[in-house]
Amino acid sequence: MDTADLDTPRNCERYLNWAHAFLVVYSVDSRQSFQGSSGYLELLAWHAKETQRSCPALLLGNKLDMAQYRQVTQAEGAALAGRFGCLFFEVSACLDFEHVQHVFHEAVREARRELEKSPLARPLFISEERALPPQAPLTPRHGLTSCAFNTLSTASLKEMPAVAQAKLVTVKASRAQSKRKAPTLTLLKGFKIF
Ligand SMILES: Nc1nc2c(ncn2[C@@H]2O[C@H](COP(=O)(O)OP(=O)(O)OP(=O)(O)O)[C@@H](O)[C@H]2O)c(=O)[nH]1
Repeated sequence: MDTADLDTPRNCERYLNWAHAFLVVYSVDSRQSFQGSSGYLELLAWHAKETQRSCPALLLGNKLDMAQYRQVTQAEGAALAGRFGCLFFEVSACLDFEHVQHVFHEAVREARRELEKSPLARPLFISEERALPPQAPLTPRHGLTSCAFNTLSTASLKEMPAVAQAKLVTVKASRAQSKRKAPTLTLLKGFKIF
């Protein structure tokens, strides 16, 4: 999240409930920003405990190109990250795009790992039509599952596959429609349905 905040978290509720991962960034040349980042990590830990929903956080020391003006050592950054169990990187947003890109990929991987731990939170895709077996009602955690069930009740729902396995599938909206040879809807398997 880009909170556009000063060094303390304020009005973060919507980000906390919406995001799947957090990048907490300080500047290696600013101790004040480092202290602020610790406040954000504490807030994330508190929120995870309150909601029983843990989201990965990554701690980033930015402005590595300003290392000659360093106020925060790499060891301090690593120690803070270790306290909160998050990954830690030092980067330079202005000089090293590839490293920043790597960090974002790590954030996505972490978020996916976290989602895989809680199957009900996984995005769903729709496969061929099939009667749904009787099952206990799902408790949607972010509205996604309820949306899919309400709008396409006869379709069979599966967990989203890994991106590498993504392929095209055909979706028919209902049995009646398929008998009438109504136009079918083609979706990219793995597409997240909101
Ligand atoms: N030297 C250097 N400067 C950077 C780097 N990344 C950002 N800056 C500078 O730091 C300042 C703040 O950058 P922002 O991206 O606006 O940081 P922010 O924390 O999102 O700031 P707000 O938008 O006010 O919340 C800008 O002047 C950037 O040019 C970096 O890697 N190296």
